[in-house]
Amino acid sequence: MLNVCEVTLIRSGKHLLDKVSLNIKPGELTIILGPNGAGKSTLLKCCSGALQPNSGHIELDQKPLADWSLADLAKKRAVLTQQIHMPFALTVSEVVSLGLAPWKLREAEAMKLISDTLDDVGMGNTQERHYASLSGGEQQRIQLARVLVQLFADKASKEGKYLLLDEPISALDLHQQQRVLRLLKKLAEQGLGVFCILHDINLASLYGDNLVLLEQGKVVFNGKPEALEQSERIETTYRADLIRLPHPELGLPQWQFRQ
Ligand SMILES: Nc1ncnc2c1ncn2[C@@H]1O[C@H](COP(=O)(O)OP(=O)(O)OP(=O)(O)O)[C@@H](O)[C@H]1O
Repeated sequence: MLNVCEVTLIRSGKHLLDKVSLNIKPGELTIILGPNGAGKSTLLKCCSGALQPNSGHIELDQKPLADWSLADLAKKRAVLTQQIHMPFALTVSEVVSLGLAPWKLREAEAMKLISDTLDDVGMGNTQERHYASLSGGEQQRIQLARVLVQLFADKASKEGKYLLLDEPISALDLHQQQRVLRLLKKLAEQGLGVFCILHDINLASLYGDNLVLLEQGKVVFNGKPEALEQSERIETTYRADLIRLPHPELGLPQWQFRQ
């Protein structure tokens, strides 16, 4: 389990995270929501080890994050941040293979894994394309493939590994959003712990096992989507004028804009 306990992070005198506690459990897709500037990316950076909290602690499988070596951490969890600069002219295959750096795979094995993972994200047969020539949504799926191979390279098991994703579907069309969210759900069912930041509350409600809502650095909701059925929490936190309706097939809460 990835255990975040009372984490506070202060920058320039401002509490970006204020006593945040949550658990990312293997086998669950946990979706982090919240308005712009709520602290979602900051929380992901703390969970990945990129930022050190001022107080509180984060443990990965009951061991403080700071005690993990970088090499072991890279085999245990993969992180997809929002902005990724690729300064070199790389092919798709070369970009995805960056995810294999922590592992020693034979070339044929690596090529098969890259090819299968590109299929998973709907980018099959693009290995030789120049990454820079791809559209924004295509590049986003290649970056997702890069972090997936980082975890898939361990053939033993996906169980007990963690994916930390910052808005992985922000540039994707409807078909690709559904494909990626179904994939993440399937991976969670196979034992992965997934921490995924999203802006779309309707998709979060449909696919998330757990939702964590941040507002000004604080957790204001942590629970199953069903628990939002009778709650005004989404409306008040986002300060948006919304209509709440149940999903016609699943009954899960969904929101629509009032004009
Ligand atoms: N080093 C820093 N010093 C001061 N403020 C910072 C610093 N880094 C981030 N912030 C502020 O912290 C807040 C949280 O930023 P963060 O990127 O975590 O938000 P977010 O919830 O991911 O937002 P978005 O939905 O817009 O991506 C923002 O108001 C940001 O401007």
